[in-house]
Amino acid sequence: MSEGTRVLVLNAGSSSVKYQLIDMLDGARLASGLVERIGEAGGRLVHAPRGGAEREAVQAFPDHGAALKAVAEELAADGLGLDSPELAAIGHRVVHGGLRFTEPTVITDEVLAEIRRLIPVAPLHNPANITGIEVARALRPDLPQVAVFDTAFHASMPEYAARYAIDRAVADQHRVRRYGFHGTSHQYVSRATARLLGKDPAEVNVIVLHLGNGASASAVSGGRCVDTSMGLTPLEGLVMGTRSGDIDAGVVFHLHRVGGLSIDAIDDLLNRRSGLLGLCGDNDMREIMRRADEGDADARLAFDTYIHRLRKYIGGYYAVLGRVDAIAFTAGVGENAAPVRAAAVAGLEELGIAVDPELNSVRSREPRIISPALLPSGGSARVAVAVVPTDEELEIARQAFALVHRSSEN
Ligand SMILES: Nc1ncnc2c1ncn2[C@@H]1O[C@H](COP(=O)(O)OP(=O)(O)O)[C@@H](O)[C@H]1O
Ligand SMILES: CC(=O)OP(=O)(O)O
Ligand SMILES: [Mg+2]
Repeated sequence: MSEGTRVLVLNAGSSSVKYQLIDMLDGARLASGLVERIGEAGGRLVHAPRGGAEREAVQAFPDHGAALKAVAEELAADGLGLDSPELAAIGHRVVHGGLRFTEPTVITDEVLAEIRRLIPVAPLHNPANITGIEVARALRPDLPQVAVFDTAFHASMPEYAARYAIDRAVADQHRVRRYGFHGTSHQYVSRATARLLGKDPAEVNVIVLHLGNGASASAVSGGRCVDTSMGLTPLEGLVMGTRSGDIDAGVVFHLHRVGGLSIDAIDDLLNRRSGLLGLCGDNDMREIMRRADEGDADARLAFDTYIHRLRKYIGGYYAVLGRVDAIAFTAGVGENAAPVRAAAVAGLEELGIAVDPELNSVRSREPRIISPALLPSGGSARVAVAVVPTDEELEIARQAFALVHRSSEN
């Protein structure tokens, strides 16, 4: 058992790797960074050591293996290499944990094989997570590698929220049910929101809107997830950067039988060429808002479709929870796009929901409330609307560190 107090967290996405090295004694970020556009011609690595100047390398990273080797070299250059005895564990974000993994788990060959078996239900994510694990294990075979699953937090959903209304025997045979994703973020943000309100997570009902490249909503009651918008795969629910979100399954039959598209072509269409990208040719919300402001009709439609879906989930989860104490916006779009937040709750004063335009326009990395104390009508704003930056890496580090310590005590 290592005496180390540091955890390296790897969050490997489909074309990027985010990482942080955290000292668990005081939560200090010793280094953090990002490799993006892996597999493309113009890749980029940004590495930020604590207290030092940010370093950038613009070069091609042919695959995740090459990206992770470059990350290891950057860390070593700061004297924070993977060979450090101070490392206690490497924590990995793993997107799909299926039915089996509902807790942080030390990765063995057998665990890795199960994560591999789940690739068909997380085709954009689990392969990248697996590469991250393999590279890290090769570099430090002696160190505990811990998987923290996106699906875990949602395992508490009641059966009626997790079920699809299809033949039960078929569903059970193929483990077809709603798993939900971004759980580490929903868990972290729902707790941080309770703290922001000065309350115990056990007392509050929160709607969390995680709006990044992938996007999902969750209804959290007393610290437990009771519903979430993603399903068997990270395709269901909100309109995303390149994913359609909710769609009539009949569309798949129609495109296959009448449109002549293969199942693989439809998979590619709905996962990689739909969502905002499919509607207007851009998947970056900054670009879409800029184009819409200039009067571009396609960008406006993409924005409006995105907002309409978001509003349906806010209304739906209001009904699911019965009483809502807070709505928390998080991830790239949720933390940064004030117009998205304003449009998502516009006209909901009857439900006790509003944002204050001035508070909404403040730019900050701190969790903050953006609803007014009083509604324009004079009634009370019963629901706090908040911006709560997510920190999946810190949450993964905490869970990984807690697990290796528990294991060492037994
Ligand atoms: N200032 C901003 N305004 C609007 N959207 C932004 C801004 N900054 C980032 N985003 C959006 O955030 C998205 C990425 O969010 P992020 O949570 O980092 O995603 P992921 O973790 O899925 O890669 C980008 O696609 C971009 O559209
Ligand atoms: C599960 C998921 O959609 O993750 P991301 O937002 O990182 O693509
Ligand atoms: Mg993310």
